This record gives sequence, C-alpha cells and structure tokens, in this order.
Amino acid sequence: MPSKKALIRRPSPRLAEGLVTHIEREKVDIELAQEQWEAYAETLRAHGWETIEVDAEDDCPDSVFVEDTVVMYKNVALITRPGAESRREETAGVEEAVARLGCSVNWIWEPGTLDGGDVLKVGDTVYVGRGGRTNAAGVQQLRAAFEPLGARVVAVPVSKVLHLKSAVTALPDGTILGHIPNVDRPSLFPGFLAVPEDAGAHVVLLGGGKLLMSASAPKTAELLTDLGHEVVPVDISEFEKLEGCVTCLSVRLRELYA
Ligand SMILES: NC(=O)NCCC[C@H](N)C(=O)O
Repeated sequence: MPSKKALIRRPSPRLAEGLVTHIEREKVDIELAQEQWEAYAETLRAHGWETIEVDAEDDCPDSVFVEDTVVMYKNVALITRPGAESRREETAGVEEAVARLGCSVNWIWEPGTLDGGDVLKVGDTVYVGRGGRTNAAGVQQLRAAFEPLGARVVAVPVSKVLHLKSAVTALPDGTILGHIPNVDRPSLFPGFLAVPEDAGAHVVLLGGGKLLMSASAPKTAELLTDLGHEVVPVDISEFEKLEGCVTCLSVRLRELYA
C-alpha cells in the first residue's frame, strides 16, 4: 500500500564531533546545521511527505544521519548494525519508531555490520555496497532478509567513498547517477549516467518526478533539468562537512502495510 511517511531525526548538539573518514575535518556551524535540517524537513513536507521524528539521541553526534540505522524493503524494517561502533546506540530509537508504525522488524546481527547508506533500491533490485562500513556478513544477512520477499540483492565494492550512496543513487526511471571518480565499477550498473559533481550523484525522489538535491551540485542540477527532471535544491553544507548527503537525512517509508 503506498504511503508517504519519512523518518527524520533532529541533529545532536554534539553534531560537530561526527565522524569524518574520507575528507578533511571542517568546522561545523551547529546553528546553521539546525536551520538547514529544518528546511530539509520542510521541503519533504511541502512535497507531501509526513515527517516522523525519531526521538533525538543527543549523545550520538551522527544520529541525524538516520538513513544508516534502518533499511526498508516493503513493510520490513531491517535494523542495521552500523559499521562504526560509535553509531551503534543510534538504532534503539529507530527500532521503536518503525515498530510503532506497524513495520515488521528484522535485525543485522554480530558479526554483521551494515549501514543504510550502503543500500540502494531500484525497483526490486537492492544494491549493497561492501565497503568500510558494511562487511560480508552484513551483505549475507541483508540477502537472507530481503531475497525471500522478492528482492534481487546485488553486492558491489565501495572503496573510494564512505557509502555506496555517497557514490551512486538512482533517478525515477532507474538510471544510476554517479560521479566517476567515486565509483569503483560503473560497469556493474545498467544505465549509468556520469555527473560532474560529487553531490550530483545524490538524489532523493520526492515523487511526481521531483528530485531533492544538494545546492552544491549546480552543474548536475542543470544537466538533470535539461533532461526534463525537476530539481528541488536544498543547502546541506554543514552535513556535507561530515560526509552526509541528502539521502542520509531521512528514510522514506513508501510501502507501509497499514
Ligand atoms: N548515509 C550517509 O550518507 N550517512 C552519512 C554518515 C556520516 C557520518 N559522519 C558517518 O561517518 O557515519
């Protein structure tokens, strides 16, 4: 049953201490981050999404990146076991939120690790990035959770960026967008479109053909507009300083069974 709910999680006051792995640390402006987060949430609402706030986790600097803690497939919420130990406390609140929404809940167990940022769904194909945060056991457990439900799980290597979705996401027609220097094996993806900017590879599908994108990818926005897409830009500069992108700030629940 189609639904338009999106989980979001308010930034921790300790956001500036969030993990940085592949880029140089830059000072984060917390007040600006809060404003940007409000504007991001408002943009979702303006496009028909009911936002559901997961209880804040003030002691977890990276908790705003809610996408990493749960992967949805149909009505099943797979609670992850984040690859970074400092992020493991984040999952409890998310589990509570999805259970309250009537999802069927499943879990990634030790020794598996998996971050939601490593999972890209394109129809019933579920790409999973095997990289710094997601290990082989995590990939196997994801397969065991979703293949019986009809998913085709495709594992792909990720070595150049934090997560698979830091490298690639997909347009509504299934075209995979990626910035070539960040993608390990572009040939693994059918219908690959190279984009000129890092952040140009990140789109959130708002519905009705609209694409939520970072304001830091103007050339890609132009390219996609020229291809007949409607781009909705948001400024998320403070989250980008922590290797966050537009996808990681929400989890869209499109197939709730309720
Ligand atoms: N899915 C995502 O893109 N998550 C971004 C997580 C950033 C956070 N600083 C981390 O390193 O875990």
